[in-house]
Amino acid sequence: MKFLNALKKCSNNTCRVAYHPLCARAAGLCVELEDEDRLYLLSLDEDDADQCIRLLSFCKKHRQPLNERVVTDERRISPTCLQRLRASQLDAPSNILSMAEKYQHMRQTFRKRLAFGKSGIHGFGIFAKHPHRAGDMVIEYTGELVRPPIADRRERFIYNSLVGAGTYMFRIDDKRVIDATRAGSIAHLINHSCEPNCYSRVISVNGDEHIIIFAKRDIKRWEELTYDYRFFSIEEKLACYCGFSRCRGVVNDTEAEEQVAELYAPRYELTDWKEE
Ligand SMILES: C[S@@+](CC[C@H](N)C(=O)[O-])C[C@H]1O[C@@H](n2cnc3c(N)ncnc32)[C@H](O)[C@@H]1O
Repeated sequence: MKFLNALKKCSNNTCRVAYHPLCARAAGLCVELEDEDRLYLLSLDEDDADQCIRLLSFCKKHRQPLNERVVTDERRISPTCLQRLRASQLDAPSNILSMAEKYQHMRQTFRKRLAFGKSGIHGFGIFAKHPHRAGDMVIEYTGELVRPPIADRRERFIYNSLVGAGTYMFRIDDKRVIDATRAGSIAHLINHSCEPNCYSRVISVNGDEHIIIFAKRDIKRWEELTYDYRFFSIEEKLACYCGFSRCRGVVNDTEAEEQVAELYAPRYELTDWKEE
């Protein structure tokens, strides 16, 4: 109420125009929260702990066009506040509706949003430089598209000796594997977790298929990105170091493997079929 009763002065330092907020609002002069065009945020203190913000308003004469304001405001805003403002510019605009637009926005911003670094889980991992919201497209998994027999051969005979036990293969389905060992985006550095903050989906954009890593929940700044690899192998078990209380102990999709194992008979158990 105190704010409503006080006279408001134009935020231009050289201007002496003052107005009652309610009267000015009626005259179209003061800050209107609904109108982002006239809303400015200014941190009063450089200290991060001080979350106080001040609303600035301008008289009709000193209202600047929006594109000019961005420059002048950045000089006045504290680094902390500016960082937040810039982070929000990385959010997908709410008016983006189509999958194709979201995909384009994701491609244009992923370098600013993500970083790679030493992981607490394994080797290197990918970290969020900015917060992400549940459902956000995070990054595309790209690489060379190969058939499963080629991927298996490469893994078994070439890569295991070159890059250790790590695998940079993303199995789309029974017919297609993305090999990101020699080419591809930094998505291939995303580690596995049994309680992941991301998930992968194949989406279609203008007729082309893309493997996209989506945020499964809200992700905080500097959280490591993870998804469930659902690694499938009847013969091989890959120990998991995700560290979550509900860790399966292995990167393998144990449920799927058990189901297949019921149908699976080792070659030595097979007998020739003889017609009766
Ligand atoms: C696509 S790479 C991930 C990037 C890897 N950290 C690196 O530095 O190259 C996949 C490999 O990382 C390792 N890895 C990923 N998540 C893991 C986890 N939760 N536990 C153990 N090893 C993991 C496994 O060796 C796996 O084959």
